[in-house]
Amino acid sequence: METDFNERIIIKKAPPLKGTIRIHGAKNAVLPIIAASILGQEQPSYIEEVPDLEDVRILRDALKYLGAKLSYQDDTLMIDTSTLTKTDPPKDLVQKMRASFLLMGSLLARTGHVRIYLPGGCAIGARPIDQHLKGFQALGAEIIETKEYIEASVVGRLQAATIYLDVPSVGATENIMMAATLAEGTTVIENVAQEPEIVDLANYLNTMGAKVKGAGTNVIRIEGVEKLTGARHTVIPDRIETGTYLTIAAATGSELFLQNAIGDHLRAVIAKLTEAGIDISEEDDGILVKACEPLKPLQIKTLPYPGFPTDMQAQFTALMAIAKGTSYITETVFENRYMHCKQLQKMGANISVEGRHASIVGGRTLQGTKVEMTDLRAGAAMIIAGLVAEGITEVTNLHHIDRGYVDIVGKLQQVGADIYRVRQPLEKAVYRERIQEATQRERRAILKPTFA
Ligand SMILES: CC(=O)N[C@H]1[C@@H](OP(=O)(O)OP(=O)(O)OC[C@H]2O[C@@H](n3ccc(=O)[nH]c3=O)[C@H](O)[C@@H]2O)O[C@H](CO)[C@@H](O)[C@@H]1O
Ligand SMILES: C=C(OP(=O)(O)O)C(=O)O
Repeated sequence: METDFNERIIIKKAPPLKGTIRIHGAKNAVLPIIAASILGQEQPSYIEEVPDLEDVRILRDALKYLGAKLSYQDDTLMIDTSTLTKTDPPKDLVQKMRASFLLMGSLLARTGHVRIYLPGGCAIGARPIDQHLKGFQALGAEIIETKEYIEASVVGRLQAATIYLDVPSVGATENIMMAATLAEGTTVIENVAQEPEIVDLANYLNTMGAKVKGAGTNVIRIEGVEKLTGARHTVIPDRIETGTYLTIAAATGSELFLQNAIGDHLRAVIAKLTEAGIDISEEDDGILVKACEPLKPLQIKTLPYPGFPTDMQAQFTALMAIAKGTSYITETVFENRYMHCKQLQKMGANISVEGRHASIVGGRTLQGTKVEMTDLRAGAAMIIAGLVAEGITEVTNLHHIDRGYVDIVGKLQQVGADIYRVRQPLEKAVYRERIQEATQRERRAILKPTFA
C-alpha cells in the first residue's frame, strides 16, 4: 500500500512503555540482496525476513519490469530472474530511491548491458556515484554518462581488477562486489565498507555459488565464477530499526525487549546509550533495554562501520535534546544531515548547527507542534520528540518513514504509546477527543510483556 500524502502521525506524550517489539529484516541488507538476485540464471531465490517497506516494493516493481517473476508471502520473497528480458530499470522507480542504483552491478555482470537513471532518495548530501563507476570501468565496462542516466556495457565477461575505493562507500562496495562475482579472474576491492549488510550480501552471493572472501574486513576478494543460481537466504535483523527503538526506550524511560535484535551489530550505539545511563542487556534472542536514570549528555561522531552510524544521528539528536547538559555531534558521513534540527527547534529544542557540527543544550521540555519528516531517520527523530513532548505533535510527510520502518505506529501502540496515524488534518479539539478515546481503547489492548 502506497503512502497517502494526506496522512499524519499524531503523538501524545508517552507513559513509560513496556513490552516486546519484534525487529524486522534490515532494509539496507534486503535491498542489495534483491538486486543481487538478478545474478542467478537458474532456480528462484527465496529470501526470508523481507520487510514490507516502500523501498522494497519499489525494487520489487523494478525487477518485475525487467522480466523477473516475484511473489511475496509471510515475509518470504520468491524471485525468479531466469526470465529476465530488459536491462533498463524504469526512470520513475529508480528516481524514488537511492538503492535502485544497486541494479547496475548485477545487470551489467549478468547481461553485459545496463542503462540506469541517476538514483533519487533522501536529500542528505550530494551522494555522488563516482566510486561505483570507477569500479565498473576497472572491471572493463564501457561507460556513457549523461546528465540523466548512465549506460554501461561490456563485450563478453567483465575482467577482474584491483580497485581501491577513495571512501569506504557501502553502495560502491556492494555494486562492485556483485559485478565481480561473474568477472573473469580474482577481483580485489580495497578500503571497502565493513557494515553487517555487506557481510549479509556476501553470504547470499556465496550461497548462490559466488566466491567472495573478506566481507566484514577492509579488503574483499572475489574469485569470479561462470554462473550463479538462485538461493535461499534469511536477511539479518535491522540494526537501525533496533537502534531507533533503543533510543525511544531511552527517551521515554521505558523497558522494552527487542526480539531478534543483534547487539554485535550495534556496538557504538549501545556504548553511547550506556554512557548516557541506559541499562542494556543482550540476550540470546534479542536485547532488553531499561531506562530509568536521568539521561547524561553525549559526544558523538558519525563514522563508517564499526563507528557510530550516521543513520542513528537524527534519533540521538532528539534524545540529546532532553538529556541534561550539552551534547555535541559531528556528522562526518553526509554533509546535509541536520534537516531534523530545524523541526526539533520548532518543538523547543536548543540546537545550533555549524557545518558538520551540532551542539545541543539539553534539558528543555519539548512542546508538541506541527512538524514534518524531512528524511527517513529525521522522521524517526520526530516520533521520538513527539513521544516526550508536552501536548500533541502532528507529523507530516510520512512517505519518508514508510521507506524504512515496518508499522512503527502499530509497534509503538502495542507497547503502550499514544500514537495514531490519521488521514486528514483535524481540528485541535477533535484531536484531543479522538486521542482521549483511542488512549483508553489502546490501553486495554496493551500486550503483556513476555519477560518478567
Ligand atoms: C541502502 C543503503 O544501504 N543505504 C545506506 C548506505 O548508503 P550509500 O551506500 O548511499 O552510502 P555510501 O556509503 O555510499 O556513502 C558514504 C559517503 O561516501 C560518499 N560517496 C559514496 C559513493 C561514491 O561513489 N562516492 C562518494 O563520495 C557519499 O557521498 C557519502 O559521503 O550507507 C550509508 C552510510 O552508512 C547509510 O546512511 C545508508 O542508509
Ligand atoms: C539514508 C538511508 O537510506 P538510503 O541510502 O536508502 O537513502 C537510511 O536508511 O537512513
